Amino acid sequence: MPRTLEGQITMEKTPSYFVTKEAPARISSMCKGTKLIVVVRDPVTRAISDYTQTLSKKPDIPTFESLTFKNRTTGLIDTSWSAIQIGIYAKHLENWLLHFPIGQILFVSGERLISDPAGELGRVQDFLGLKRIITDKHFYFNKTKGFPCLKKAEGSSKPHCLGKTKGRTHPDIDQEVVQRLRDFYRPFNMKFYQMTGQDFGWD
Ligand SMILES: Nc1ncnc2c1ncn2[C@@H]1O[C@H](COP(=O)(O)OS(=O)(=O)O)[C@@H](OP(=O)(O)O)[C@H]1O
Repeated sequence: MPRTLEGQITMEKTPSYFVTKEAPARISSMCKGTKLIVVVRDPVTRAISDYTQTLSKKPDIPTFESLTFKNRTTGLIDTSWSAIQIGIYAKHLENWLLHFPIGQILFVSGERLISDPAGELGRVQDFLGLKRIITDKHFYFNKTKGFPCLKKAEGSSKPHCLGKTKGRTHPDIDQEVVQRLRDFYRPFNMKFYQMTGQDFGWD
């Protein structure tokens, strides 16, 4: 990490930290005051999004439905499949709480980041002790993209949406499989709501 001067904040983004066993101890030993921000979304949609991303790079992989189960007849879910495993947020969070107090972690709702980006970024700015500089007036809803975009990108006067790899169309998944996954995640989601004190409304 680069040196941080007075009045500066150093930020780093690596999605896999949240699910990496060694990460909390390593980050804590580097700087135990580090503030942590985790963006979470409905684990079922997250799993489908994850699969969609892999499919775009490897079009020959098996279907989502077949990868979901260890045994489709018994309905046993393959929790070793990373797309499924990553969404068990309560388990990953337990590992972080061994090294960080819960107040040092901000949980951002992936759903609200889309429906109310300024509101969610307001929470981020408060958490970081920053003035609320980014507000509603920085965003507009781009109908073609189907997502909020920035009215002006940094250092430019032009609007800016996230790239083609963000906001891909997901394949249709068998609704029975989706329901089975909803049932699977429910207890873990409830535990996660309890641990964070936030109801993300995924059920
Ligand atoms: N404003 C805006 N524009 C486009 N996309 C948005 C936006 N806000 C949130 N999202 C959601 O971000 C999802 C992609 O982010 P990831 O976390 O998968 O990115 S990363 O590759 O892990 O960095 C991406 O998931 P998919 O829809 O599955 O592609 C989006 O739903």
